[in-house]
Amino acid sequence: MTSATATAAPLVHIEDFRMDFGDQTVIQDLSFDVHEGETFGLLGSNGSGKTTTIRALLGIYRPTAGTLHIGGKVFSDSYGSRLGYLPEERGLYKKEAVLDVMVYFGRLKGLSTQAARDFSLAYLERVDLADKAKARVDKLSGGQQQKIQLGVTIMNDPQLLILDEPTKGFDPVNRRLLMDIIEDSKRAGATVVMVTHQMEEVERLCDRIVLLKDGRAEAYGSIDEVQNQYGGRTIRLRYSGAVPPSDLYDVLLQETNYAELALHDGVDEAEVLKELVAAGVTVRGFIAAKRSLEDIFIQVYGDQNQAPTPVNAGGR
Ligand SMILES: Nc1ncnc2c1ncn2[C@@H]1O[C@H](COP(=O)(O)OP(=O)(O)OP(=O)(O)O)[C@@H](O)[C@H]1O
Repeated sequence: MTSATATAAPLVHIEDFRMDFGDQTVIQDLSFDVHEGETFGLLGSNGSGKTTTIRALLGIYRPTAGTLHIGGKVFSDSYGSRLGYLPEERGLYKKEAVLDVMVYFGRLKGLSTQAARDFSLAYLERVDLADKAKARVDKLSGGQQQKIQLGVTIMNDPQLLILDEPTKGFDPVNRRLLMDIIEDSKRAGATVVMVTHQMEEVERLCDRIVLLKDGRAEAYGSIDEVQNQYGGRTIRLRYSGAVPPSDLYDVLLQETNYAELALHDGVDEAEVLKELVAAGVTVRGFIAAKRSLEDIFIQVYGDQNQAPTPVNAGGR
C-alpha cells in the first residue's frame, strides 16, 4: 500500500472475503482496499473470481464470509447515483432510439432531461456516434452498444466507477478512445475499480492492482511494487556466447542470441555487464528495463500447476 493513501479510510474495503458456490470455493481470504481518487485494477485469469468479487461488493451475490464495504458500509441503494457500474453482461433497451435510452437512464440517475440530453449529444459526438442518435439500439454493432453503455455509466459523474472489462471487444483506436474517457473521469476525481485483461490499460490507468489466483490475492500493491516483487529490474541482452549462471541475476528467458535477466536486489547493471564480458560473452545490446506486467501475468498464470517464484523471495 502506498503511504499517501494509507491514512484515509478506504472507499472500498474488502477483508477476508470468501465465496462458495455449492461445494466449489471460488474466493478465499481475499482482502484489499481501494482509496478515494485512485484507479484500481482487479486482475486475474479467466474464472479467477473478478466478476464474483464485484457482484458480492454490490450485493448481487451474498458473500459466504467476510467484509465488503463501500464508504464504510455494506452497499445499498442509498449509495445510489454516486455509483456508476458497467457490468460484464451489457444490457440496454434494444428497441428504443439511442438518445432516448441515454436520456431515460440519465433521468433515472437524477439528471434533468436537458442535462441528460446535453451530455448524451456531446458524448455521442466524442465517440463518433452522433449520426446514430436516432437509430434503434439493436441496429448498432456490439462495440457501438458498449460505447453507449459506458456513456450511460459515467453520465452523472459518479464518485465510484466500477467497470467490468470496459474495453472488451474494441479495436485499438476505440480502446484508446475509451481509455481517454475513463482517464477523464479519473481526472475529475472519480475512484475507478476496473476489471481488465489488457495490461497496457493497467499500466496506463491503474495506480494499484490486485492479482487473483486460485481465489486468493497473488500480488497486491502499486504497479511498481508488483513489478519489484516479480523482478522489477531486467536486462534485455543481445549477445553471442553463453550466458553464465550468476548470483547477480536470474535468467528469465534465453534464446540463441537474446536473453532476459532479472536483477537481484541491489545489483548494479554495470556489475552485470562487467561479469558477462569477463565470462567471454560478446555483448551486442544491453538495455535496462522494468519487467512488463504482461510478462508477470504470464509467469503467474502461464503454468497453473507451477508455483510462481517472485525474484525477491528468499535465499538470493
Ligand atoms: N452464480 C454462479 N454459480 C456458480 N458458479 C459461479 C457463479 N458465478 C460464478 N461462478 C464460478 O465462479 C468462478 C469465477 O467466476 P467469475 O465470473 O468471477 O470469474 P472472472 O475472474 O470474472 O472470469 P473472466 O475473466 O472469465 O470474466 C468460475 O468458476 C465460475 O464458474
